[in-house]
Amino acid sequence: MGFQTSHSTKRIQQSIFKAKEDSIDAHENSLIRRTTLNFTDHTQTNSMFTLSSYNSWVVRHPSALNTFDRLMKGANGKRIIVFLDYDGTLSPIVNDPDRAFMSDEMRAAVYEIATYFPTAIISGRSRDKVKDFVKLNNLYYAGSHGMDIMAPSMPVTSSDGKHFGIARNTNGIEVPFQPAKKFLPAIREIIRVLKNEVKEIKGAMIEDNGFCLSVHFRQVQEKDYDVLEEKVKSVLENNPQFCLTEGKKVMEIRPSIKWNKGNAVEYFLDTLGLSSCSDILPVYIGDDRTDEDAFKVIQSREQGYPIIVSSIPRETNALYSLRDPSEVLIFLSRLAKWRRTSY
Ligand SMILES: O=P(O)(O)OC[C@H]1O[C@H](O[C@H]2O[C@H](CO)[C@@H](O)[C@H](O)[C@H]2O)[C@H](O)[C@@H](O)[C@@H]1O
Repeated sequence: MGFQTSHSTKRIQQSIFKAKEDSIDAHENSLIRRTTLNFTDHTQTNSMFTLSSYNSWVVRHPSALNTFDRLMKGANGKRIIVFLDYDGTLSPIVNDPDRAFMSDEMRAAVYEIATYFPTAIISGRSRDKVKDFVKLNNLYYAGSHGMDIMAPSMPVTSSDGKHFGIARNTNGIEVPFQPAKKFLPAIREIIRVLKNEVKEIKGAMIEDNGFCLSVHFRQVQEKDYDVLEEKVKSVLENNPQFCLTEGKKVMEIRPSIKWNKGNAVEYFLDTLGLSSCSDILPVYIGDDRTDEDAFKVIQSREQGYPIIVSSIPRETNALYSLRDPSEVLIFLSRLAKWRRTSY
Protein backbone atom coordinates (compact mmCIF):
# COMPACT_ATOMS: atom_id res chain seq x y z
CA MET A 1 0.00 0.00 0.00
CA GLY A 2 1.47 3.41 -0.96
CA PHE A 3 1.98 6.33 1.44
CA GLN A 4 -0.62 8.57 -0.20
CA THR A 5 -3.77 6.71 0.69
CA SER A 6 -7.16 8.16 -0.27
CA HIS A 7 -10.02 8.58 2.16
CA SER A 8 -11.83 5.53 0.84
CA THR A 9 -8.61 3.48 1.00
CA LYS A 10 -8.24 4.42 4.64
CA ARG A 11 -11.81 3.39 5.27
CA ILE A 12 -11.15 0.02 3.65
CA GLN A 13 -7.98 -0.42 5.70
CA GLN A 14 -9.95 0.35 8.86
CA SER A 15 -12.55 -2.14 7.77
CA ILE A 16 -10.01 -4.89 7.15
CA PHE A 17 -8.32 -4.06 10.44
CA LYS A 18 -11.62 -4.27 12.32
CA ALA A 19 -12.40 -7.51 10.56
CA LYS A 20 -9.02 -8.85 11.69
CA GLU A 21 -10.00 -7.77 15.20
CA ASP A 22 -13.02 -10.02 14.82
CA SER A 23 -10.75 -12.99 14.43
CA ILE A 24 -9.06 -11.91 17.68
CA ASP A 25 -12.53 -11.61 19.20
CA ALA A 26 -13.33 -15.14 18.15
CA HIS A 27 -10.08 -16.34 19.70
CA GLU A 28 -10.82 -14.49 22.93
CA ASN A 29 -14.27 -15.93 22.88
CA SER A 30 -12.91 -19.45 22.77
CA LEU A 31 -10.55 -18.57 25.61
CA ILE A 32 -13.44 -17.39 27.76
CA ARG A 33 -15.21 -20.66 27.17
CA ARG A 34 -12.09 -22.71 27.90
CA THR A 35 -11.63 -20.86 31.14
CA THR A 36 -15.19 -21.58 32.11
CA LEU A 37 -14.73 -25.24 31.35
CA ASN A 38 -11.15 -25.89 32.42
CA PHE A 39 -9.30 -23.78 34.96
CA THR A 40 -6.14 -25.87 34.66
CA ASP A 41 -5.67 -24.93 31.02
CA HIS A 42 -2.20 -23.46 30.37
CA THR A 43 -3.80 -20.32 28.86
CA GLN A 44 -5.35 -19.66 32.25
CA THR A 45 -3.62 -16.33 32.95
CA ASN A 46 -4.71 -14.75 29.65
CA SER A 47 -8.14 -16.25 29.91
CA MET A 48 -8.63 -15.03 33.43
CA PHE A 49 -7.81 -11.53 32.23
CA THR A 50 -10.33 -11.85 29.39
CA LEU A 51 -12.93 -13.26 31.71
CA SER A 52 -12.43 -10.42 34.16
CA SER A 53 -12.78 -7.82 31.39
CA TYR A 54 -16.02 -9.54 30.33
CA ASN A 55 -17.22 -9.48 33.91
CA SER A 56 -16.62 -5.74 34.24
CA TRP A 57 -18.25 -5.10 30.84
CA VAL A 58 -21.36 -7.07 31.79
CA VAL A 59 -21.78 -4.86 34.85
CA ARG A 60 -22.23 -1.94 32.43
CA HIS A 61 -24.37 -4.01 30.02
CA PRO A 62 -26.24 -6.36 32.35
CA SER A 63 -27.44 -9.73 31.16
CA ALA A 64 -31.04 -9.46 29.95
CA LEU A 65 -31.56 -12.88 31.55
CA ASN A 66 -30.21 -11.96 34.97
CA THR A 67 -32.24 -8.73 34.96
CA PHE A 68 -35.29 -10.30 33.33
CA ASP A 69 -37.68 -9.74 36.26
CA ARG A 70 -36.64 -6.10 36.55
CA LEU A 71 -37.06 -5.60 32.79
CA MET A 72 -40.53 -7.11 32.88
CA LYS A 73 -41.51 -4.89 35.79
CA GLY A 74 -40.67 -1.95 33.54
CA ALA A 75 -42.74 -3.53 30.76
CA ASN A 76 -45.94 -3.74 32.78
CA GLY A 77 -48.74 -1.81 31.04
CA LYS A 78 -46.51 -1.12 28.02
CA ARG A 79 -46.92 -2.31 24.45
CA ILE A 80 -43.87 -4.37 23.51
CA ILE A 81 -42.59 -4.39 19.93
CA VAL A 82 -39.82 -6.87 19.12
CA PHE A 83 -37.03 -6.26 16.60
CA LEU A 84 -34.59 -9.06 15.82
CA ASP A 85 -31.41 -9.25 13.80
CA TYR A 86 -30.80 -12.61 12.08
CA ASP A 87 -27.16 -13.76 11.76
CA GLY A 88 -25.43 -14.17 15.09
CA THR A 89 -28.72 -13.46 16.89
CA LEU A 90 -31.26 -16.04 15.74
CA SER A 91 -28.69 -18.29 14.08
CA PRO A 92 -25.11 -19.02 15.11
CA ILE A 93 -22.25 -17.66 13.01
CA VAL A 94 -21.05 -20.41 10.66
CA ASN A 95 -18.43 -20.59 7.91
CA ASP A 96 -20.85 -20.91 5.02
CA PRO A 97 -23.34 -17.99 4.89
CA ASP A 98 -25.75 -20.15 2.89
CA ARG A 99 -25.99 -22.61 5.77
CA ALA A 100 -26.77 -20.21 8.62
CA PHE A 101 -29.91 -22.06 9.61
CA MET A 102 -31.93 -21.27 12.70
CA SER A 103 -33.06 -24.13 14.88
CA ASP A 104 -36.66 -25.33 15.01
CA GLU A 105 -36.73 -24.37 18.69
CA MET A 106 -35.72 -20.81 17.82
CA ARG A 107 -38.33 -20.71 15.06
CA ALA A 108 -41.02 -21.85 17.49
CA ALA A 109 -39.97 -19.20 20.02
CA VAL A 110 -39.99 -16.42 17.41
CA TYR A 111 -43.38 -17.63 16.16
CA GLU A 112 -44.86 -17.45 19.65
CA ILE A 113 -43.32 -14.03 20.29
CA ALA A 114 -44.86 -12.75 17.04
CA THR A 115 -48.31 -13.98 18.09
CA TYR A 116 -48.11 -11.76 21.18
CA PHE A 117 -46.16 -8.69 20.01
CA PRO A 118 -45.63 -6.93 16.66
CA THR A 119 -42.31 -8.45 15.56
CA ALA A 120 -39.89 -7.53 12.77
CA ILE A 121 -36.66 -9.09 11.59
CA ILE A 122 -34.15 -6.54 10.35
CA SER A 123 -31.25 -8.17 8.53
CA GLY A 124 -28.32 -7.34 6.30
CA ARG A 125 -29.38 -10.22 4.06
CA SER A 126 -31.78 -9.76 1.17
CA ARG A 127 -35.38 -9.78 2.41
CA ASP A 128 -36.24 -12.94 0.47
CA LYS A 129 -33.21 -14.80 1.77
CA VAL A 130 -33.82 -13.98 5.41
CA LYS A 131 -37.47 -14.94 5.01
CA ASP A 132 -36.36 -18.24 3.48
CA PHE A 133 -34.27 -18.92 6.59
CA VAL A 134 -36.93 -17.84 9.09
CA LYS A 135 -39.93 -19.36 7.29
CA LEU A 136 -42.57 -17.53 9.35
CA ASN A 137 -45.51 -15.52 8.03
CA ASN A 138 -46.70 -13.87 11.20
CA LEU A 139 -44.00 -11.18 11.34
CA TYR A 140 -42.49 -8.36 9.29
CA TYR A 141 -39.21 -8.46 7.39
CA ALA A 142 -36.65 -5.82 6.46
CA GLY A 143 -33.68 -6.87 4.33
CA SER A 144 -30.54 -5.08 3.08
CA HIS A 145 -29.97 -3.44 6.48
CA GLY A 146 -33.41 -1.84 6.36
CA MET A 147 -33.30 -0.71 2.71
CA ASP A 148 -36.04 -3.17 1.76
CA ILE A 149 -38.98 -3.14 4.16
CA MET A 150 -42.28 -4.96 3.98
CA ALA A 151 -44.13 -3.08 6.70
CA PRO A 152 -47.70 -3.12 8.00
CA SER A 153 -50.28 -1.85 5.54
CA MET A 154 -51.10 1.24 7.54
CA PRO A 155 -50.49 4.66 5.98
CA VAL A 156 -47.48 6.51 7.27
CA THR A 157 -48.41 9.48 9.45
CA SER A 158 -44.94 10.98 9.82
CA SER A 159 -45.29 14.74 9.46
CA ASP A 160 -41.65 15.60 8.80
CA GLY A 161 -41.68 14.28 5.24
CA LYS A 162 -38.90 11.84 6.12
CA HIS A 163 -40.83 8.74 5.12
CA PHE A 164 -42.84 8.06 2.03
CA GLY A 165 -45.43 5.63 3.29
CA ILE A 166 -46.41 2.29 1.94
CA ALA A 167 -46.26 2.29 -1.80
CA ARG A 168 -49.07 0.50 -3.63
CA ASN A 169 -49.28 -0.55 -7.21
CA THR A 170 -52.31 0.14 -9.34
CA ASN A 171 -54.15 -2.96 -8.08
CA GLY A 172 -53.84 -1.77 -4.52
CA ILE A 173 -51.29 -4.45 -3.70
CA GLU A 174 -48.59 -3.52 -1.19
CA VAL A 175 -45.06 -3.22 -2.40
CA PRO A 176 -42.03 -2.86 -0.17
CA PHE A 177 -40.46 0.40 0.90
CA GLN A 178 -37.11 0.56 -0.91
CA PRO A 179 -35.30 3.88 -0.45
CA ALA A 180 -32.23 2.76 -2.43
CA LYS A 181 -34.08 1.52 -5.49
CA LYS A 182 -32.29 3.81 -7.92
CA PHE A 183 -28.97 2.14 -7.03
CA LEU A 184 -30.07 -1.33 -8.15
CA PRO A 185 -28.47 -1.29 -11.64
CA ALA A 186 -25.15 -0.11 -10.17
CA ILE A 187 -25.31 -2.78 -7.45
CA ARG A 188 -25.93 -5.50 -10.03
CA GLU A 189 -22.91 -4.27 -11.98
CA ILE A 190 -20.67 -4.13 -8.87
CA ILE A 191 -21.66 -7.72 -8.04
CA ARG A 192 -20.86 -8.85 -11.57
CA VAL A 193 -17.46 -7.13 -11.55
CA LEU A 194 -16.51 -8.26 -8.05
CA LYS A 195 -17.52 -11.88 -8.61
CA ASN A 196 -15.19 -11.94 -11.56
CA GLU A 197 -12.40 -10.09 -9.70
CA VAL A 198 -12.33 -12.36 -6.65
CA LYS A 199 -12.82 -15.70 -8.34
CA GLU A 200 -9.09 -16.49 -8.03
CA ILE A 201 -9.04 -15.75 -4.29
CA LYS A 202 -9.68 -19.00 -2.47
CA GLY A 203 -12.53 -18.74 0.01
CA ALA A 204 -13.71 -15.25 -1.03
CA MET A 205 -17.41 -15.05 -1.64
CA ILE A 206 -19.73 -12.32 -2.89
CA GLU A 207 -23.25 -12.42 -1.50
CA ASP A 208 -26.04 -10.55 -3.24
CA ASN A 209 -28.09 -8.90 -0.50
CA GLY A 210 -30.48 -7.05 -2.79
CA PHE A 211 -29.74 -3.36 -2.12
CA CYS A 212 -26.23 -4.05 -0.83
CA LEU A 213 -23.67 -6.82 -1.07
CA SER A 214 -21.29 -8.70 1.14
CA VAL A 215 -17.68 -9.64 0.44
CA HIS A 216 -17.06 -12.58 2.76
CA PHE A 217 -13.53 -13.46 3.82
CA ARG A 218 -14.12 -15.84 6.74
CA GLN A 219 -12.64 -18.61 4.63
CA VAL A 220 -9.92 -16.55 2.94
CA GLN A 221 -6.32 -17.14 4.00
CA GLU A 222 -4.76 -14.19 5.78
CA LYS A 223 -2.04 -13.93 3.14
CA ASP A 224 -4.77 -13.06 0.60
CA TYR A 225 -6.43 -10.28 2.65
CA ASP A 226 -4.38 -7.51 1.00
CA VAL A 227 -5.19 -8.54 -2.53
CA LEU A 228 -8.88 -8.82 -1.68
CA GLU A 229 -8.70 -5.38 -0.08
CA GLU A 230 -7.18 -3.97 -3.26
CA LYS A 231 -9.95 -5.40 -5.40
CA VAL A 232 -12.71 -4.03 -3.18
CA LYS A 233 -10.91 -0.69 -3.04
CA SER A 234 -10.68 -0.31 -6.77
CA VAL A 235 -14.37 -1.16 -7.24
CA LEU A 236 -15.33 1.42 -4.60
CA GLU A 237 -13.13 4.05 -6.20
CA ASN A 238 -15.05 3.57 -9.44
CA ASN A 239 -18.35 3.81 -7.56
CA PRO A 240 -18.12 6.82 -5.24
CA GLN A 241 -21.86 6.75 -4.54
CA PHE A 242 -21.25 3.57 -2.49
CA CYS A 243 -19.58 3.09 0.88
CA LEU A 244 -18.11 0.30 2.91
CA THR A 245 -19.24 -0.96 6.29
CA GLU A 246 -17.95 -3.93 8.17
CA GLY A 247 -19.36 -6.89 9.98
CA LYS A 248 -18.03 -10.21 11.16
CA LYS A 249 -15.36 -11.26 8.64
CA VAL A 250 -17.33 -9.48 5.98
CA MET A 251 -17.04 -6.20 4.07
CA GLU A 252 -20.35 -4.77 2.99
CA ILE A 253 -20.79 -2.39 0.09
CA ARG A 254 -23.93 -0.28 0.22
CA PRO A 255 -25.35 2.92 -1.26
CA SER A 256 -24.27 6.07 0.58
CA ILE A 257 -27.73 7.07 1.70
CA LYS A 258 -28.70 8.00 5.22
CA TRP A 259 -30.77 4.93 5.83
CA ASN A 260 -29.86 2.16 8.23
CA LYS A 261 -31.34 -0.32 10.70
CA GLY A 262 -32.18 2.59 13.04
CA ASN A 263 -34.27 4.22 10.31
CA ALA A 264 -35.95 0.88 9.73
CA VAL A 265 -36.96 0.73 13.41
CA GLU A 266 -38.44 4.23 13.14
CA TYR A 267 -40.20 3.28 9.94
CA PHE A 268 -41.82 0.22 11.50
CA LEU A 269 -42.94 2.25 14.52
CA ASP A 270 -44.43 4.86 12.16
CA THR A 271 -46.28 2.34 10.04
CA LEU A 272 -47.56 0.55 13.13
CA GLY A 273 -48.91 3.91 14.25
CA LEU A 274 -46.84 3.75 17.42
CA SER A 275 -44.19 6.35 16.78
CA SER A 276 -45.51 9.00 19.12
CA CYS A 277 -46.98 6.70 21.77
CA SER A 278 -45.56 7.06 25.23
CA ASP A 279 -46.59 3.56 26.34
CA ILE A 280 -44.52 1.51 23.90
CA LEU A 281 -41.48 -0.57 24.68
CA PRO A 282 -39.36 -1.56 21.68
CA VAL A 283 -36.98 -4.46 22.32
CA TYR A 284 -34.13 -4.77 19.81
CA ILE A 285 -31.75 -7.74 19.86
CA GLY A 286 -28.70 -7.78 17.58
CA ASP A 287 -25.04 -8.77 17.49
CA ASP A 288 -23.44 -6.72 14.76
CA ARG A 289 -21.97 -3.25 14.25
CA THR A 290 -24.88 -2.36 11.97
CA ASP A 291 -27.28 -3.04 14.85
CA GLU A 292 -25.70 -0.14 16.74
CA ASP A 293 -27.78 2.33 14.65
CA ALA A 294 -30.93 0.68 15.96
CA PHE A 295 -29.63 0.62 19.54
CA LYS A 296 -28.99 4.38 19.25
CA VAL A 297 -32.55 5.05 18.05
CA ILE A 298 -34.02 3.08 20.94
CA GLN A 299 -31.72 4.76 23.44
CA SER A 300 -32.61 8.21 22.11
CA ARG A 301 -36.32 7.47 22.45
CA GLU A 302 -35.67 6.67 26.11
CA GLN A 303 -38.17 3.86 25.90
CA GLY A 304 -37.23 0.26 25.26
CA TYR A 305 -34.47 -2.27 25.68
CA PRO A 306 -31.55 -2.38 23.24
CA ILE A 307 -29.82 -5.76 23.77
CA ILE A 308 -26.47 -6.75 22.26
CA VAL A 309 -25.56 -10.37 21.63
CA SER A 310 -21.90 -10.77 22.50
CA SER A 311 -19.76 -13.05 24.60
CA ILE A 312 -16.85 -10.61 24.58
CA PRO A 313 -16.65 -6.98 25.75
CA ARG A 314 -17.59 -4.52 22.97
CA GLU A 315 -18.13 -0.81 22.57
CA THR A 316 -21.89 -0.58 22.23
CA ASN A 317 -24.97 1.60 22.49
CA ALA A 318 -26.94 -1.34 23.84
CA LEU A 319 -27.97 -1.22 27.47
CA TYR A 320 -28.29 -4.98 28.03
CA SER A 321 -26.56 -8.09 26.76
CA LEU A 322 -27.01 -11.74 25.94
CA ARG A 323 -24.03 -13.98 25.28
CA ASP A 324 -25.10 -15.88 22.17
CA PRO A 325 -28.10 -17.18 20.20
CA SER A 326 -28.73 -19.87 22.82
CA GLU A 327 -29.31 -17.10 25.37
CA VAL A 328 -31.48 -15.24 22.85
CA LEU A 329 -33.65 -18.37 22.69
CA ILE A 330 -33.96 -18.48 26.48
CA PHE A 331 -34.80 -14.76 26.59
CA LEU A 332 -37.50 -15.04 23.89
CA SER A 333 -38.99 -18.12 25.57
CA ARG A 334 -39.13 -16.34 28.91
CA LEU A 335 -40.67 -13.26 27.32
CA ALA A 336 -43.37 -15.42 25.70
CA LYS A 337 -43.99 -17.22 28.99
CA TRP A 338 -44.21 -13.88 30.83
CA ARG A 339 -46.85 -12.71 28.33
CA ARG A 340 -48.73 -16.04 28.49
CA THR A 341 -48.93 -16.03 32.26
CA SER A 342 -49.41 -12.34 33.00
CA TYR A 343 -52.48 -11.61 30.86
O1 LIG B 1 -27.84 -8.17 9.80
P1 LIG B 1 -27.56 -9.65 9.88
O2 LIG B 1 -28.79 -10.50 9.70
O3 LIG B 1 -26.80 -10.01 11.12
O4 LIG B 1 -26.60 -9.95 8.64
C1 LIG B 1 -25.24 -9.52 8.66
C2 LIG B 1 -24.43 -10.39 7.73
O5 LIG B 1 -24.69 -11.74 8.15
C3 LIG B 1 -24.19 -12.80 7.34
O6 LIG B 1 -22.79 -12.90 7.51
C4 LIG B 1 -22.40 -13.30 8.81
O7 LIG B 1 -22.94 -14.60 9.11
C5 LIG B 1 -22.45 -15.66 8.24
C6 LIG B 1 -23.18 -16.94 8.61
O8 LIG B 1 -23.04 -17.24 9.96
C7 LIG B 1 -20.93 -15.77 8.41
O9 LIG B 1 -20.40 -16.79 7.56
C8 LIG B 1 -20.29 -14.41 8.05
O10 LIG B 1 -18.89 -14.46 8.28
C9 LIG B 1 -20.89 -13.31 8.91
O11 LIG B 1 -20.39 -12.04 8.53
C10 LIG B 1 -24.55 -12.59 5.90
O12 LIG B 1 -23.99 -13.62 5.12
C11 LIG B 1 -24.14 -11.22 5.41
O13 LIG B 1 -24.51 -11.02 4.08
C12 LIG B 1 -24.88 -10.21 6.28
O14 LIG B 1 -24.58 -8.89 5.85
